[in-house]
Amino acid sequence: MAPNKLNSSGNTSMSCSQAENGFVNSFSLFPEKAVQELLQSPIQGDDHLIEFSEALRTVAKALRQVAEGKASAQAEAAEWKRKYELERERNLQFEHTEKSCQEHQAGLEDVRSNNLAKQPTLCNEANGQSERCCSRNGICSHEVLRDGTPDSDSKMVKKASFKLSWCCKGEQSDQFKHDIVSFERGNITTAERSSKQISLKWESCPQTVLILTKPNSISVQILCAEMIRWLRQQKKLHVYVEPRVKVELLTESSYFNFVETWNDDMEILMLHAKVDLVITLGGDGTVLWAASMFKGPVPPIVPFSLGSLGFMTPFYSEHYKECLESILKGPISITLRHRLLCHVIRDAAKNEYETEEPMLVLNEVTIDRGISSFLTNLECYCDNSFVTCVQGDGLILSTTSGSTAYSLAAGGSMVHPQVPGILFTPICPHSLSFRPLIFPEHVTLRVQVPFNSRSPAWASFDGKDRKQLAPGDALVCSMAPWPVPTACLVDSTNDFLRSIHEGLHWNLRKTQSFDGPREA
Ligand SMILES: NC(=O)c1ccc[n+]([C@@H]2O[C@H](COP(=O)([O-])OP(=O)(O)OC[C@H]3O[C@@H](n4cnc5c(N)ncnc54)[C@H](O)[C@@H]3O)[C@@H](O)[C@H]2O)c1
Ligand SMILES: Nc1ncnc2c1ncn2[C@@H]1O[C@H](COP(=O)(O)OP(=O)(O)OP(=O)(O)O)[C@@H](O)[C@H]1O
Repeated sequence: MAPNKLNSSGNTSMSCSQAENGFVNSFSLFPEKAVQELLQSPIQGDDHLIEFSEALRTVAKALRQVAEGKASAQAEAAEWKRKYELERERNLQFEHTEKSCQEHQAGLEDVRSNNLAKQPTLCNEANGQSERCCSRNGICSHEVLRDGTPDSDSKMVKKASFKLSWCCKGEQSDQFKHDIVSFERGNITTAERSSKQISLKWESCPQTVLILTKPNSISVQILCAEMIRWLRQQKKLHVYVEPRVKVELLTESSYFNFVETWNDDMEILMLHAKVDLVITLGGDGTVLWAASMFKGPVPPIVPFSLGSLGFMTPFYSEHYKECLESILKGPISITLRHRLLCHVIRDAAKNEYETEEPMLVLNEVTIDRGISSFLTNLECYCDNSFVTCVQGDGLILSTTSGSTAYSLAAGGSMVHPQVPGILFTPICPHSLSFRPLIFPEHVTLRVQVPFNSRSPAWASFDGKDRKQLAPGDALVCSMAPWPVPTACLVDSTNDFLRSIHEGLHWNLRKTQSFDGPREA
């Protein structure tokens, strides 16, 4: 397994740590700083010296490559560790579920003949058959045993399944027909486009909704209570809210007893398996909050606008009944918003298992100077190729959804959210020639605080969770495998253009009058 392989190399390199060691602390016997000093010392025109300096250059390059290899290996190891922990957690959950199923089964043996219909086994309702399915082999996405609540009476609620299709000129093509490039008799043609409007069609009815709300807003609280009543009474849906919201609802009325919530972070990790749809009531910040709750797959999000700007919140709260009617019926046009997976790699870590939990961002990760008055000095690499050294206030690595947020304010281009790419936008670079870049989706970017940096840097994730990056630390960032599906009011393009017109007044200018000089 990769982590074991990496473990030995990681430990070896880390054991000979030296702070003053140019780029990386792995090879203290031949510090790069010394190599650099030698390179900088004047050469007297002697052939041997020139040859020697060439050799040193080669060694310096090799050292840099080793350092780069180590950072990406650490990122990979951290990812394996995360996957392992998720898997373990799932297995534990299933063991627990299976045990309760068996206990339940045993208890029900006696009454089986009297009341088979009420028997709470996990069943495959799609086939119209009752069938045990709590296997150890992995998560069964359509069947989830709900915890007993006063209202649910230990019934199972199937997670609604759906199908995604990529629409093309009024047609809908199956998601697996994805021939982007075809080759025929030595000719290369692009048969399909990679990003088309995506349509989500429910295969079974959604039954469970999670409502997330912006805190401290009376109008949001009122709408939330009204929406829950409607969802329950008219649509017979199960509703989850955050613990804070459940307390607010119960203060209002004991009617809301049926509303479900969770007790700890472990339960949040399993939410994606129970929830068919997430509704957000707030601004863009609430959509970011919703995305941050799902560390893996994310259910479709329906964002209602109750903020001031709302680039990602196309639905009007006044029309929530009509909107939700149509969403619950489907099909829904959705924007699959890519996220970035960010690993902080500490130079001081004893081994790769000490690497911190990865962070997922929907907008961007920012590496800035924090409260320091010094310029940040950030070495940037793309798939191990040197990109540049950022000297300025910092750097933003943004998704295309985030292109209209901080990156825009720092001079980055606005990019349609369905374009897969990573924006590389400097913040106030102290250079006349530093233009923002956009990288393709498949690259891994690494931002390293050099050992000779005058100050630490600070990373923040969608504007939250600031982490200090000391000299030698690095941030490794790549496209995450779990996008955020957000429902569109019309479609991805219409919603995007409307948000930049209405939100930013993009290119708003009085039209020049017809009345005036003409070209001869
Ligand atoms: N100078 C800046 O423009 C600046 C500075 C700091 C943070 N931000 C942005 O704020 C975001 C956090 O948002 P928040 O609501 O939690 O904080 P917040 O309450 O401080 O609001 C930040 C503003 O950014 C807007 N915004 C957020 N995501 C957007 C997007 N994808 N497209 C267009 N506008 C967007 C919000 O609507 C809000 O008006 C960060 O991810 C960052 O992009 C921007
Ligand atoms: N459920 C939540 N729990 C905790 N914090 C939240 C939650 N939803 C949103 N927030 C935080 O509240 C802040 C404001 O949220 P949001 O952007 O949605 O509202 P807003 O500021 O009124 O909208 P706008 O930015 O459009 O004016 C954000 O920082 C966001 O992270």
